[in-house]
Amino acid sequence: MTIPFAKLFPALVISIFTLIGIILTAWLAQPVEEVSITRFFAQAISAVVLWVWICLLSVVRGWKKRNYERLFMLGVGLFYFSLVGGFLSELYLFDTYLTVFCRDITQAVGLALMAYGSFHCVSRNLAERAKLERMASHDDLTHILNRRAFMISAQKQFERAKTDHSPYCLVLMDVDDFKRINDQYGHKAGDETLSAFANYLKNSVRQSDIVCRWGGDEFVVLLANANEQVGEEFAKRIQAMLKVYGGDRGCQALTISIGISVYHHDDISVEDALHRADEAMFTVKHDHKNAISVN
Ligand SMILES: Nc1nc2c(ncn2[C@@H]2O[C@H](COP(=O)(O)OP(=O)(O)OP(=O)(O)O)[C@@H](O)[C@H]2O)c(=O)[nH]1
Repeated sequence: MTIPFAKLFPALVISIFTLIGIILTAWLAQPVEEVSITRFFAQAISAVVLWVWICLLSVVRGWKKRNYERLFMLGVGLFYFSLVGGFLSELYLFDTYLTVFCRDITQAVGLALMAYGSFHCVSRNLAERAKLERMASHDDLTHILNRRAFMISAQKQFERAKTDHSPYCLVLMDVDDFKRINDQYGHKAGDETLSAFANYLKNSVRQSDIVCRWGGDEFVVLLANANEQVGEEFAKRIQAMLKVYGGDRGCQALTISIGISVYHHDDISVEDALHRADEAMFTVKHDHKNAISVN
């Protein structure tokens, strides 16, 4: 990850001027007043440069949308202002009330704004990151796992099955003549059918199973700890549900072809099991569709 120079610049300015202040303080080793003046100038100059830089960024980049960053920077600015106020009060230039306002109140408000701004920046970044991760692993339309994420989870399950000698089933499903649904009822109705089907699949499996939209009108489910019988029962349930769903919407002939492969100890990776499920489905599609085949 590269951090743009613009983001580092304010921190750089603060560090450089603070460092200059510290060096001058140590080098001069003058009475308190002169030491304070040196530090005051170092801090004041850095605060001014920092503020000019923030204003420039606000104008040039239109920071209007990034309010939390602005609040954080405002907090930094106030904090610096409080330091300057502190030095001025050390020089007895301020009376008590002015000191309280310029040093203590601005420091408290500055720290509060920094805490509030940084908290929101971090939570917003975390939320955005979670959203991006979800978008990368889930299908836009149906909100179930996409092919890439499925392969990662399924491969883990495959390796677990290899060590535990526990069976699993891969159920590959393809809605029959889905093009007709789109042509007859419109693409929107087609989308709704796919979403409803995915939703039903999600609600018909256990937590340990993995449901994925393989692409288009094709779906795959990995049933963990399931033998051939469990796989077939699941497939029959899905077929029955789709028939009812189609009937309810007046498209009687909504059917599905299903290919099942059961875990085999000769499989080297999950792709082997998928390949067998695909072969099984190919047989069904080229036979009479609306059936289940196990490979
Ligand atoms: N509405 C909608 N349609 C889609 C989507 N993705 C793919 N399709 C359509 O789904 C259809 C899939 O076609 P195929 O699976 O090749 O063929 P089919 O009509 O289902 O016929 P068979 O598979 O041979 O039974 C195509 O017409 C695609 O346009 C989608 O996200 N929404």
